[in-house]
Amino acid sequence: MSETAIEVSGLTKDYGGGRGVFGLSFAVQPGEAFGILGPNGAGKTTTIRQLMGFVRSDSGSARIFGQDCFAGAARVQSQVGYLPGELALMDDMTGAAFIRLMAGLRGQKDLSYAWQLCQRFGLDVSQKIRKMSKGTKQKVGLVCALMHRPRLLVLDEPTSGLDPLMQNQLWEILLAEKQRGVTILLSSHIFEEVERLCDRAALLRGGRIAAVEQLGELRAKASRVYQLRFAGEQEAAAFAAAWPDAAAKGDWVQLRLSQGEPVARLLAMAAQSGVQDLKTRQESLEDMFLRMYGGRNE
Ligand SMILES: Nc1ncnc2c1ncn2[C@@H]1O[C@H](COP(=O)(O)OP(=O)(O)OP(=O)(O)O)[C@@H](O)[C@H]1O
Repeated sequence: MSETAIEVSGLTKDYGGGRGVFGLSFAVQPGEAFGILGPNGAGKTTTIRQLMGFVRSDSGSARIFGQDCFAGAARVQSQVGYLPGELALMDDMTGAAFIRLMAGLRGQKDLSYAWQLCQRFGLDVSQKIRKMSKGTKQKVGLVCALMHRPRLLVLDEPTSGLDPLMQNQLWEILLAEKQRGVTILLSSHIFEEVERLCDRAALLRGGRIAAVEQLGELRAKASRVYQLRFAGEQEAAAFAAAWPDAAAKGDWVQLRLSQGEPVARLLAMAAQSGVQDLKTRQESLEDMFLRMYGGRNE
């Protein structure tokens, strides 16, 4: 069996006052795409910085391809394509000079793929970094993370600053990398983007892992959400009181039917109560995480 790509065990970095990350454990297998989800301040960047060997953990361990992330930081960094959450680029350089510098540091001579990536991102590399927008700098960071075709990508909020068109471009590139067998770990606070790429995701909250879920399995368990509009607030409240776990808001009622629960009874009862409008949608991944593991800021 091939070695585990990332292995984190009891990882703790305590910044005091409840800030940091505490007792994190998870493993990412080769070829897997793993998401770290969580609101601002949940500890995503702190986790990733320990994986890259920039921050020394207080306790626990982190290994990448069997190598300790702190003791073997140089070796780990040489094997990983890393996009930091906060990019520190050389302001006086052009994009092209910076990309050449980063390639040189890795001993990478063939830059043809780097220039291809620049084209795909519509990146003007002749511009000085100082004059670049946040999104354009992000593209430089992404090219640097991807250009040597590493077997592991560690990306901290990769779509940050990118417009929707460029976000799509990035997802296409990442999906292709995944298909080539590249292992991907990415952090995000946006559920939809994690869902698009990742096989599994950890939900981080207050520096702790609240859940690790197989996204395919979770998706298969998704309920349907129904929203029904009644003639007035009173009618809505009466309907909500009669249906288990339904919530009324104004003249609307919202409820959920699990898979396999018959819709006929709901429709019959709604018709009897004079329903005026009906909307329905599949429960999103975010809805499911929040339903199962509580609100965003708990
Ligand atoms: N060097 C540091 N010194 C003190 N506290 C820190 C340090 N780095 C991070 N923290 C604190 O640790 C907590 C986790 O921060 P972290 O940046 O890892 O969160 P995040 O999930 O990446 O959030 P965001 O989405 O806002 O980037 C926060 O409360 C933050 O203020």
